[in-house]
Amino acid sequence: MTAPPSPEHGEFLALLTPDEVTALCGSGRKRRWERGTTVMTEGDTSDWVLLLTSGRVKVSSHTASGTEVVLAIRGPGALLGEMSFISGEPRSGTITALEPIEGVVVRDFSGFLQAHGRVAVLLLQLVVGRLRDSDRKRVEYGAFDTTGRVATRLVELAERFGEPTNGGVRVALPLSQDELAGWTGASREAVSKALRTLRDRGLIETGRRRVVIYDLEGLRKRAR
Ligand SMILES: Nc1ncnc2c1ncn2[C@@H]1O[C@@H]2COP(=O)(O)O[C@H]2[C@H]1O
Repeated sequence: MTAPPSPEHGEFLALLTPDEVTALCGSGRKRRWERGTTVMTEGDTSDWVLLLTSGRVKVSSHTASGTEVVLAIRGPGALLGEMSFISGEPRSGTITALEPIEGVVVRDFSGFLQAHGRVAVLLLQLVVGRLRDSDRKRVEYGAFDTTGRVATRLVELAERFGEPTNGGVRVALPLSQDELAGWTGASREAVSKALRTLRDRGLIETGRRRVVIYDLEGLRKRAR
């Protein structure tokens, strides 16, 4: 059995009662993946779900020409693989460990849901939340310039994974600039220019795989 992890705010696990967490963790098997390994592959026909208990993953999809588009970064407490479980369709994206991760693989999620009907409703909420998120992103793509979109992604990372530091919020960035570009829906060059603009305004400082946000409110304003 797995010790209950501390979920990221807003993630699936945070919505469960302690009894539900115990039952869910008890119904699966704990597994570890090393950094860079593939956890689920786009197009695969498996339907197990993974409750991520530690570490962060990248969800991405590949275009026909092979370009990677990052769809999301998920952290502790996330439920992954629920889309194929619900629809029976192939995996909608590839999940890659951005750092060493641990999770509980649940093969009989349906059995768990039958015994815990309330969680099925939570699952619906989760999927609706995802729909809202993609609507928001569509509006964002139409209305924001690249700097605004990069600012939005940085605010999201800061709110979910940021740690307070001297006068700012530090985010250990698990993404390369190419991946950040794929997540932003812009070219690497455009993202680099946007980061420079935000740096020149004193809103952020960037380093190797890290960003320090000095003015989160200012960044939020730029993101709007
Ligand atoms: N836009 C997204 N945001 C967050 N998670 C996603 C997104 N798209 C796919 N996923 C997750 O990635 C998983 C890939 O396999 P599934 O399609 O079974 O279930 C998917 C979701 O758990």
